[in-house]
Amino acid sequence: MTLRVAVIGAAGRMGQQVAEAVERADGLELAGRFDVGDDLGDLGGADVAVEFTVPGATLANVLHCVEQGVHAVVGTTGWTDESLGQVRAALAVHPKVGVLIAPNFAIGAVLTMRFAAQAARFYESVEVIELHHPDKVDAPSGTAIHTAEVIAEARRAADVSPAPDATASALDGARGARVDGVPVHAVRLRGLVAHEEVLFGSPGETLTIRHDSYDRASFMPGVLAGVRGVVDRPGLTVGLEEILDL
Ligand SMILES: NC(=O)C1=CN([C@@H]2O[C@H](COP(=O)(O)OP(=O)(O)OC[C@H]3O[C@@H](n4cnc5c(N)ncnc54)[C@H](OP(=O)(O)O)[C@@H]3O)[C@@H](O)[C@H]2O)C=CC1
Ligand SMILES: O=C(O)C1=N[C@H](C(=O)O)C[C@H](O)C1
Repeated sequence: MTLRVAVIGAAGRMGQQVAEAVERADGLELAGRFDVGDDLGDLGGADVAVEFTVPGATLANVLHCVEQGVHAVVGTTGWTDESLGQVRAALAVHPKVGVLIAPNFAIGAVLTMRFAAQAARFYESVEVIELHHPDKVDAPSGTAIHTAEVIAEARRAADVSPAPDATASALDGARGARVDGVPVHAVRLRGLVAHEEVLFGSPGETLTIRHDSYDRASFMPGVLAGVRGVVDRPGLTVGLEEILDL
């Protein structure tokens, strides 16, 4: 069966590549390209909508998809417990619809988060550095926030003490932002696409886990796996790892 796929945010950096990837993929057909100001309507009769827009627009777009009975694969950042709760409530009224929201569709980024969660309990210190192109509108990245959260959860579960830090005075921002107690630093640099380093330290050793997306092509296999997987997963799924069975 051919799946019809709409792209929301189709004029953007991710949306353009997703539309092309859908056109090239076996068993998928592009149902429509939608961008800012377009009426989403019935999403061109799509079975699945892929949504890569901006944090301020994504919730309304996803709720529209759910109300139309269209499954959604969402890469946009900015999700909170509250906005995820609104999606769950909408899905309760449309129980056959699936929504997949993933902070990162690159396999290496998903593995980085998994490996970081595994390593977290063994080290005293941990810091996360994310590095992106300077046109990115949010900081820190959704991936870095999720990475810090899974690390913090693993450290809590293992009763690890807060990381040592003797800093007595610092310029604003010098120690990064704290996400669930984990310092997260954001770099914006022309030439970069999307990169993340997770640094762990204990007496006498460090462990660095690094992932680099040099091209947005890195996200496409994950997005297509999400499109094919979401139709058989009613309800809300957060994270590509669920679809990849990791
Ligand atoms: N999960 C993942 O693997 C990845 C996630 N991302 C995330 O995806 C999002 C998009 O990234 P990127 O493609 O680089 O961003 P872009 O700014 O290049 O693209 C966003 C597009 O969405 C459009 N848009 C804005 N508002 C709406 C709306 N209400 N309805 C429809 N379209 C709208 C924008 O139009 P205009 O420019 O005119 O405002 C733009 O064309 C970001 O949140 C980013 O962090 C990015 C890469 C990978
Ligand atoms: O804006 C981007 O480019 C990216 N955004 C996502 C994020 O904020 O984590 C995913 C990836 O890092 C690329």
